[in-house]
Amino acid sequence: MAADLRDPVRHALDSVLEAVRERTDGAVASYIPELATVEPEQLGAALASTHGVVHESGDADAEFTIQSVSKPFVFALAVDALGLGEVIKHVGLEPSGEPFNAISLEATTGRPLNPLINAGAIVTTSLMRGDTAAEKFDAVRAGIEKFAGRDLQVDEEVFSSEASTGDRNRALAYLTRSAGTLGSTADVATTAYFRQCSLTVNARDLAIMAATLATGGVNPVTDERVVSENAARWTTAVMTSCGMYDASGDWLVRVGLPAKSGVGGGIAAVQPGQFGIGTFSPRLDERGNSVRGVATLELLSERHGLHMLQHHGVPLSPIASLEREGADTVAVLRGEIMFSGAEEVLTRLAPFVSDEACLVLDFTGVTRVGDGSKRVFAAAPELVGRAPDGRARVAVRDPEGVLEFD
Ligand SMILES: NC(=O)CC[C@H](N)C(=O)O
Repeated sequence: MAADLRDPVRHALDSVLEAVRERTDGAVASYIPELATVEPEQLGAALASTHGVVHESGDADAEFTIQSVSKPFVFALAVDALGLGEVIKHVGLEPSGEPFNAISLEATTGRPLNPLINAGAIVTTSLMRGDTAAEKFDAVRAGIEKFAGRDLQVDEEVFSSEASTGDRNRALAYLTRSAGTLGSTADVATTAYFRQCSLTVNARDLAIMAATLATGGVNPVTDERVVSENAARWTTAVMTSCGMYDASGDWLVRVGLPAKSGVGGGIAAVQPGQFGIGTFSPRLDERGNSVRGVATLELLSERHGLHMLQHHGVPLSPIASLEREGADTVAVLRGEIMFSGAEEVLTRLAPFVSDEACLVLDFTGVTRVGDGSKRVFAAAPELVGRAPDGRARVAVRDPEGVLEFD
């Protein structure tokens, strides 16, 4: 068989899984009795790129219940449908520093502190479209299926097990209901929430779901837009501050990938603009995060420099060359120009602006200009005005329209 260039990525995943396989500490969740019956040795990981290729390793196809990994995706659906302003009337955006099932309600407003602890997730689910639990769950399921790019089933055993032992979650629902932040009755919200947590997925699904956030809301495998770019960014931000519960601060320093864990053993992690990773291994640490999943992401991040705040060095200058065209100076620009690139172009070229000649900004070789930078460039010719003889001091050459807004 011909060598496959995709193998090095799979090899990186294989090698990390081999390294973390020796971790046999932790225990499968048992507070939901049905979860205690899973095979604890399972271990899988998948990485989905923002161009839609999925690399898998180990038990990447093994199914498990999504549990709390569903929470950020339902938050994304809620803010996409209702807007951030409406959703935050019901649930806050502050890390709680407390366990997932804590009674963390803001003293003054009664809002749960954030949408990724149970109280906040139950409220978020209650805001979904529909009146009944079935309608709300249908909206949740349809949305999560778009994130995963395939149909998903409910594990009915886990659902019944969770529903019959879910009194703490019911208590959270009643508390938020009495505080006026729940969007439905307690029963509707918890029934929809228990079904949401019982949806079955695999590590591959979680990778694609996370990659959908990484691309700004478009599923890179199906090419379908699932949520708006704003909704994807807000969600990734909440995952950064609250995704790993009371381990979120430690996680941000060590791993540096916005992520969400679930007591089914799954973790979904996002590297904005680059990829999503899904991991699965059922044994959990005392905070309810998969032991080997955490170890996998830690090692991957460390070996391959995946921390979102990793310093990649100062980017290549966007000014490729300066050329003369008669009396005029043409600045040949290149690559992707984000805010700091725009700042560099305008600052370094400022001395070339004069009454005698025109400074031409040539965007022909530029592949992309960030929206924020477009505004900076668009203002330039007008800000510098015209020379006394009426000639433009600065002109823009943009045959591909990279400065246009979508
Ligand atoms: N951390 C989790 O995955 C918790 C989800 C679980 N369904 C619960 O509500 O208890």
